[in-house]
Amino acid sequence: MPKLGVNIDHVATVRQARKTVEPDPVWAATLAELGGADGITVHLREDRRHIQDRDVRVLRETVRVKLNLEMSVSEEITDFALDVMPDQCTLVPEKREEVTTEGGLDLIAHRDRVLRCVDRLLEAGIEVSLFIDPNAKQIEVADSMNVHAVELHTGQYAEAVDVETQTRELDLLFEAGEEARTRGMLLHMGHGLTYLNVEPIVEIPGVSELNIGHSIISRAVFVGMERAVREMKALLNPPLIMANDV
Ligand SMILES: CC(=O)[C@@H](O)[C@H](O)COP(=O)(O)O
Ligand SMILES: NCC(=O)COP(=O)(O)O
Repeated sequence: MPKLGVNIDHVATVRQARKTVEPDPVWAATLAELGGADGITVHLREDRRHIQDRDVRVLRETVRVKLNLEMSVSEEITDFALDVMPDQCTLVPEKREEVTTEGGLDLIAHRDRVLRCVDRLLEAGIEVSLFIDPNAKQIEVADSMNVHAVELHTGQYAEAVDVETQTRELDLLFEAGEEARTRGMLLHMGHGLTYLNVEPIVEIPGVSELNIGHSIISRAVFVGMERAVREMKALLNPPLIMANDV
């Protein structure tokens, strides 16, 4: 059974919409752990649109399960990671204007830059995972970098608009998963996974970690809505205290 890394970025997205202190992703991490999360994932973007440096530092002190920092191959963020020392760093591509991560890291085009970053993290004793598309050539380059894991980008599978495309994308994930496993790398997957599309992914042999964020945070908003409204109503209409109650 794969482990579940819960990505809490979008708790911070709501907080940053008002630049206030709530909701705090640190609380979200604690509750996710109580719910059985095997890991907490955060993506410290270069533009700091959601997760902030403070969040990662506090999470390093409070998270008891695996702390996975998703990060771009930037020197500034690598320095930060080496200072905070998460259990795992997952290197991802990043574009300022994108709404969310649009594809895997191209290890062929950016080999030297990625390798410099990987080497610094490995030397410090941090586990390294590379977020890549399900492609044998990318996996071969990842293997040559001695990383612990690859995280296969499931976005194309998740966004497929018809069954044919979805089946083709799933086949690619099965094939790439086999390639990574036979090379001895840990197999992680993530992006765009939901309550409706995750089950076929769990069937992929050897998949050891799934990172899921947006769908879990979206559901959490609704499963908590009724109680949140009831609690506010209770403040607006406090129960009457009868004379003989006191
Ligand atoms: C690497 C990956 O697939 C993502 O989870 C990524 O961290 C998404 O970034 P946002 O949280 O900004 O959408
Ligand atoms: N690496 C994938 C991840 O952390 C979560 O992605 P998503 O579920 O928010 O799309």
